[in-house]
Amino acid sequence: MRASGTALQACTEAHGRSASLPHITHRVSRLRKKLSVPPRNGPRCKKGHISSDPPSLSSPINSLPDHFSPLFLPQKKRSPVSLPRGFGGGREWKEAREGSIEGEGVGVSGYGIWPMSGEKPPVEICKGVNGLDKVVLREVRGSSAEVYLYGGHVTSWKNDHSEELLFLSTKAIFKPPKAIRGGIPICFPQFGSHGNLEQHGFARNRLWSIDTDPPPFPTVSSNKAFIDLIFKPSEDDFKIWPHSYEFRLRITLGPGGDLMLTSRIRNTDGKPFSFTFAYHTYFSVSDISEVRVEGLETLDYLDNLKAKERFTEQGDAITFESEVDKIYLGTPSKIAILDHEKKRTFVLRKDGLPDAVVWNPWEKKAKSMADFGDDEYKHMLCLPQWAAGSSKGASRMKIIMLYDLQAHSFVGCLASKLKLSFGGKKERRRDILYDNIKAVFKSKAHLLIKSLRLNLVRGVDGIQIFEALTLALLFKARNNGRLGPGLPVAEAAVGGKKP
Ligand SMILES: O=P(O)(O)OC[C@H]1O[C@H](O)[C@H](O)[C@@H](O)[C@@H]1O
Repeated sequence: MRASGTALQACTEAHGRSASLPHITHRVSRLRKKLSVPPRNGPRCKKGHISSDPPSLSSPINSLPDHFSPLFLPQKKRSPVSLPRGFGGGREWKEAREGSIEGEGVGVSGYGIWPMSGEKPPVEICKGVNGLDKVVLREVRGSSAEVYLYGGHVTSWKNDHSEELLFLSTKAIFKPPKAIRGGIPICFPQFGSHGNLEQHGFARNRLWSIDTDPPPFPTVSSNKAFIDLIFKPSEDDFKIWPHSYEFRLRITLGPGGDLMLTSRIRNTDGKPFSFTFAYHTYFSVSDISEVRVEGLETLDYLDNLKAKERFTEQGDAITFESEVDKIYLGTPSKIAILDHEKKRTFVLRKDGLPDAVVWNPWEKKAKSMADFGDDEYKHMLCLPQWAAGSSKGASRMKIIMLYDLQAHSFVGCLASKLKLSFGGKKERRRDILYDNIKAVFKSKAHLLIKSLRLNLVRGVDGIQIFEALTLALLFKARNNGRLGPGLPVAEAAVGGKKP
């Protein structure tokens, strides 16, 4: 809840004035409304549905904003029918499913008990592109995900405004043996070229099945939309890679619209083997040059574009202006992708996946890829999380991805657009503006300008008007080492007049 607290605080302290309690309460409730967060106290807990299944990771997600919390899922009337393992969406779904399995077209549709009022079912099996089987997961608030059995591949993840959060190429080829370009390919038993197998292994271009009898999970997912998939190697696969195993993948859409993938690999003949694995996640971004990645700064990386030479990352956060293909080593369990343009932040939490790749092919390579549009590199960022594992028994790798429409990261971030006018020479104007804004931030001690862009927008009476786009991050206050509250970029600074 800390991140949300920071955002609320940032908002309540906006415009640099102290606020009275009723004033703050009013603004907090306005912000809560905007974020679709039910009001605090009383009815919230009573009306809400308390999940018995809080996501469990080595680092708990208790610092997530309120609106990710499963506490606020509206209560639905449930029918006491049990659901076979392997399907999520609530117990009542079994009856709906059994009542309506079809041979062709929509394989499973909500009928019978679910839906109650024309609602679509939380788990639906249907046909996708080229007649390939796909599973659609839906959450009551409107978020959804789509998973192809071909590759066990998540191809779509939408928030409750139906905005797509994953990148999928318009030229993606949905035809074996080509892997689908975009979404979340599963790379196994080899990631990249770290071995003798084909690039990224073969699991991404094999047909997976629905696992109707998965071994129990440590946590129960009965209240979420989820699907269990399984991949077992064929005899031909065994010839390429002579190891016996079962690869199980659970894909869960949480009540807050968060997407969670859990992979479990079980050695089935006891002979140990090693593998590499990745969730090769393609995120959809508005404009790659406006995107920053936080959490990887100062880490060591191997540069795939320089024969895997080892370097140390410099600077505050990762930004993009050319092709990048780096393997970051020993990454933290939490990485954030800030999409400044869309005012959207992805937060990625992972477990059992120590390393992360950052890949964007940029213009030249994009043109050389048959299943990738020439300009599509501008709208995607690939951030595979990967691990090298050995399987004497079982391995488990998990990611949770969250999105936040407010432009704040786990550190906290403020973005602002100002229009300011200045006389004088062009370069000097830029300098003055920058210095002035910087001074305002510096004086607040806990704010740091992360980027500043100036665009000439129009001239009035010979005075040039600049639009200043600023992005500031909160950072640890010097005096006590704690996160400081946010302050506005403010009608900021400089005494420039707003047009
Ligand atoms: O074209 P693919 O086999 O799907 O690989 C796409 C990309 O995946 C990874 O991120 C690698 O680091 C890149 O070197 C590679 O180009």
